[in-house]
Amino acid sequence: MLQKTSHFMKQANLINGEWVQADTGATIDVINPATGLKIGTVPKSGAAETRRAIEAADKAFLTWRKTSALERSKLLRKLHDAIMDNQDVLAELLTTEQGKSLFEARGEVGMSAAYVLWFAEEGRRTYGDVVPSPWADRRIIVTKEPVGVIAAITPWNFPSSMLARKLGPALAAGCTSVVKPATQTPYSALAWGVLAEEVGIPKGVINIVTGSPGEIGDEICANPLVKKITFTGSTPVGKMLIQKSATTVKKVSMELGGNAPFIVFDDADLDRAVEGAMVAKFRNSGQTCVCTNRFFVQAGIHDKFVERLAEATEKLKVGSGLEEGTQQGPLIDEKAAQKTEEFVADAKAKGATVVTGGKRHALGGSFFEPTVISGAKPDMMFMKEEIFGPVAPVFEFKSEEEAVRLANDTEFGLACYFYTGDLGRAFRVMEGLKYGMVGVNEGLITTPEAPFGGVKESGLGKEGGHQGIEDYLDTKYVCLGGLGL
Ligand SMILES: NC(=O)C1=CN([C@@H]2O[C@H](COP(=O)(O)OP(=O)(O)OC[C@H]3O[C@@H](n4cnc5c(N)ncnc54)[C@H](OP(=O)(O)O)[C@@H]3O)[C@@H](O)[C@H]2O)C=CC1
Ligand SMILES: O=C(O)CCCC(=O)O
Repeated sequence: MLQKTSHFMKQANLINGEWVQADTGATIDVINPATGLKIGTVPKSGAAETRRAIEAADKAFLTWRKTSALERSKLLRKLHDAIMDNQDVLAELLTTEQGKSLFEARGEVGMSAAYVLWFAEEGRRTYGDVVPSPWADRRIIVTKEPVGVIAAITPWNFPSSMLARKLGPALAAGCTSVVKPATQTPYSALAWGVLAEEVGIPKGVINIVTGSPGEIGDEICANPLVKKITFTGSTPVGKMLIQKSATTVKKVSMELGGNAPFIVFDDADLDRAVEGAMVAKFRNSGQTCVCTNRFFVQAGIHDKFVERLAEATEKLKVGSGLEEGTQQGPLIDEKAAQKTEEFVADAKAKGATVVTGGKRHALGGSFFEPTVISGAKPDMMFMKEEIFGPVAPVFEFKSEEEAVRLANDTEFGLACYFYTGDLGRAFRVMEGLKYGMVGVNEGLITTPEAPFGGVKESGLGKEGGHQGIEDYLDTKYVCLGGLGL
């Protein structure tokens, strides 16, 4: 395993083009969640290393911002090709540190490359405006400029594609970067450093620092050289970063928690709804911010849906992500497995029925049985809290109005899904749901071409689509006078 991936498996920070250890020499172990065994270490860095990385990015910005959009686009295209040329090895590395199946890891690496390609193209279209002037002797010109140094803090559930959604637009726009990957999955991000070097992205444009999240985060928030923070992770940490970065008034993009509803109306195509439910719930063993947290199923189709969902769930193959054919890997760690147990225990204590699964998997460790629960009620934990595990709670509802009300009864507003065969209902419900993304008769909606992001406490800003590059640009208004105008 290490043999095959060692070229990409860097166990060091990348600062100003040098692979370096923490100043103290301290390291953190990285564990394979499927085996509990150590894969390697990464530096336990703090404020000083982060400051140097920020300064390197700031220096590199002076020249990187002057490269043409076309030059940057060509480099990003090369990066895309390098990612795809190494898709299998990068997927293996991702699975080893994260746990997801190789099938999903290959998909994530492919998605990372797709984001890079998308932004390679979008970077060439960051148009400004020439605005009709109210003055005969002056002209109004509006330009777009890179914001400067950006800091990207990424989570463990998508260690590669979350970085792609941030570095793709940042680099395309002409920004330079400091990356702080999740401590549990640092190697996919560090591999980006290797790939970037190989394709010729200049030193200092991408800097990567691993270590103490509090110290690194505090330096990022306090340092005035950092102009923007882009974060994917939990809502509490996102809120804290917003507060702390207010002292230096930074731009922020926040992709935070979700509590996705999945509504199935009586008039839905049942086969399609079950197929969509499986992907919307069990992708990455339920550890996706857009994973269904609550199924709401109308009374007339409820029992049939539960039966079919349970049948499909029982067929899922649980195992090490590295074994071909595995569909469900382990949860990221013991804490995640305990939290999942808590959701099930809470539901059982409040009268729900475990239709299938409901406990740790016989494989041990953090493996959890894919679970379906019926008789879910609003007083149960999963009504309000993100499960982030393979548990599908099913609520029964009677009317369209009740379904929309229950679906919206959360402070989150990331993704939601609903299934219906009625066009009028499709519009009514789509308009009634307070979410940033809606899947109508679709359970998998992520793609680089579309703006991914939430409303309410699920976040700020969009990643992907033509909107995804805007947050990395400042708008400048130029009023041009004199010159014989
Ligand atoms: N929206 C999403 O996609 C995600 C949602 N979550 C939700 O959050 C729950 C907890 O997951 P968890 O991994 O703890 O999420 P966190 O929000 O703690 O982690 C996300 C990233 O933030 C970093 N971080 C943590 N604390 C700080 C800080 N003080 N300053 C700067 N950066 C910080 C983490 O670093 P480090 O790894 O070093 O702690 C990691 O890189 C999950 O169960 C899930 O419900 C989690 C991940 C992604
Ligand atoms: O969980 C996340 O934070 C992002 C999900 C990305 C995807 O849908 O592929």
